[in-house]
Amino acid sequence: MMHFTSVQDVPDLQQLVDAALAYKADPYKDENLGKRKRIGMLFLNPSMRTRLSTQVAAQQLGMEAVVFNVGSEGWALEFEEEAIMSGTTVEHVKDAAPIMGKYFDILCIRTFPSLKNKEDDYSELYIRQFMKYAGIPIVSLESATLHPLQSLTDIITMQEYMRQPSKAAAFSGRKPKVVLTWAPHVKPLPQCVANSFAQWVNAWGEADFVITHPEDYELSEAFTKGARIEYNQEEALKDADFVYVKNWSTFTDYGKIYNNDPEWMLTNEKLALTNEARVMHCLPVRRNVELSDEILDGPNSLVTTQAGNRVWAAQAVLASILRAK
Ligand SMILES: NCCC[C@H](NC(=O)CCC(=O)O)C(=O)O
Ligand SMILES: NC(=O)OP(=O)(O)O
Repeated sequence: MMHFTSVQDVPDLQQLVDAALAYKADPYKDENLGKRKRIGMLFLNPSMRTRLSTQVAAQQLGMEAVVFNVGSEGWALEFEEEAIMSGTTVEHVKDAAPIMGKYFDILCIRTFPSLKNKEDDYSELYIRQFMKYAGIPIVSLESATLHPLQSLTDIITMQEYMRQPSKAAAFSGRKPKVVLTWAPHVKPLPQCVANSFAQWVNAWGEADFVITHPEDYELSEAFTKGARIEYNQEEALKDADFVYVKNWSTFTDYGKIYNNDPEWMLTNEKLALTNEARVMHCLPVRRNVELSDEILDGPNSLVTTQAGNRVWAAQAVLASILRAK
């Protein structure tokens, strides 16, 4: 694998999932693969899980990780071609990225969308410019429209759950029902986790996949095509095996909050409609707004296992890039 910015960069999804689970079983089996290699991790926005799990993954491959909070500590970067830089940006990505390409073997970037201009966000300008100018493999740590390390983890977590000896019979010969449900939030949030989850579940191809959200919260069909859209949350939840909870702001009329109905928050009463579904969320989560305490602290929550699996996803991705270099 050359870069990791979406599922389209992955030559074999199942192989990547299996590689991640093999690292979970034996974390140090490739401890010299990344010896004397270095990853740079650029953060234009905050992160806890992605930052720490990717650092741990790099260390387990023998790599050194250098973290740079470029958003708060670096020179303000310009991304537009032919910009006249008389405003607040100090350094062009076409000057900065090739230098990072000299310092590092792999460059990882977190960059959220503005949620102001759909065309700019959905063109993935920041990631594209780093790919164009750094000259080394680029890994998305969540970009304007996608969060592939999260989605890989999500597929790993569902497959791991289904493969448990006590569960295998229940899932044999049928596809799990996977429901992505919109949840309320106080702020307009990116669509990336939801876009990316939809893209990866569709690419996996092994789920009966339903997306439920209020009307006017449609995501881009570029990612959701293949899923069934159901506006009635309770109908969608029926017999679900996995429920993935996430808020996103509106896509069509971009970056707005149209609905904040607390009725959309998942509760034990709604969970009773499912097939004892496991509940997933990428975290961070606003308790009792997006997801209730009773779900997060209850036996059906997979969120800690899911966040723990971020390490193995990152390790499989970094190893695949190291092997291709
Ligand atoms: N990296 C995981 C999620 C990041 C982001 N959440 C947030 O910004 C939450 C902010 C808040 O709750 O105020 C999102 O939804 O895409
Ligand atoms: N889920 C996730 O990406 O978490 P962080 O934003 O803390 O990295």
